[in-house]
Amino acid sequence: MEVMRHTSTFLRPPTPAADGPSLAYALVVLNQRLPRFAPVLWNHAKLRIFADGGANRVYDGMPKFFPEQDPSEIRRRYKPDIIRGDMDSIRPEVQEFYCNLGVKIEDVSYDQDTTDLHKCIAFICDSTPELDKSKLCILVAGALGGRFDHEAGNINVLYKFSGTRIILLSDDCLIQLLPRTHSHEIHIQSSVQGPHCGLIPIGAPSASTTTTGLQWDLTDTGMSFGGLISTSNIVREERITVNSDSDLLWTISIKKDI
Ligand SMILES: Nc1ncnc2c1ncn2[C@@H]1O[C@H](COP(=O)(O)OP(=O)(O)OP(=O)(O)O)[C@@H](O)[C@H]1O
Ligand SMILES: Cc1ncc(C[n+]2csc(CCO)c2C)c(N)n1
Repeated sequence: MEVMRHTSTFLRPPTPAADGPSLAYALVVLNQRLPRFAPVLWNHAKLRIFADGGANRVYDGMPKFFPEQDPSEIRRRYKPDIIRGDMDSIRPEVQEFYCNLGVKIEDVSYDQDTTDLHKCIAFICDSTPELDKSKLCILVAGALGGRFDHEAGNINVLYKFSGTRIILLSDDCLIQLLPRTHSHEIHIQSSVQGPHCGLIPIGAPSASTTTTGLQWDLTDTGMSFGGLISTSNIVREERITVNSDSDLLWTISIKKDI
């Protein structure tokens, strides 16, 4: 089975050597408090999208990371490529500010069956040539730690777009899908993440999962809700491997001091 490799170099300031030619990042900002490392994510991204009320969060929150600088200068610096959603949460003055900067604002409120995050991911996938899809990685800021229906909707997007690398982020942790179609090698950036981690069979039970590099490794172990799921596990090695017959969510804590 083909190996899929994962690293979280996007949590550290970009250096030409670290990102290399391997992945092209896009950033989606949701309507939740900006993670403290949002400027670092921004600098990694080649495409930046605000999901509806996510625009308010950047407008209000980015200047607070740079208290010595002029807020409107910061707002102009952190200008998105597009704002997309059903536009019922973006404040009128925020919409006007970005509109005056020439930002495209796309009202897709005719669709009340998919979330704003779904609409943003669909936009990124549609605008990425097929050839570049395997190199695309979408970072989603503010996806966790709020309303549970929104969190579940955000996780569902990982499953709906399971062929695309998508990483949900909060201040405290990240979540990504490990598709059963691959075996997985996760490289831990121990200066910015860990040691707490989990492997969660949220979409369907797993009859057999095998890992290496964890304190409580699984060896051809079954996992299901109502039975065993791996929470409060600890990364023990720099390289973790995961093989499973089922799609799993991988989650790892993010260090408080980054
Ligand atoms: N409390 C939250 N927790 C997690 N994700 C959130 C939360 N609030 C918003 N989001 C994410 O940000 C996106 C944009 O948020 P926004 O508030 O603009 O959506 P919305 O469609 O107006 O939500 P609703 O009408 O259900 O309150 C949502 O699609 C969701 O992915
Ligand atoms: C069964 C079902 N439940 C909820 C909604 C509502 N809904 C889901 S996504 C969305 C857009 C939010 O920006 C809205 C309103 C629906 N359509 N179908």
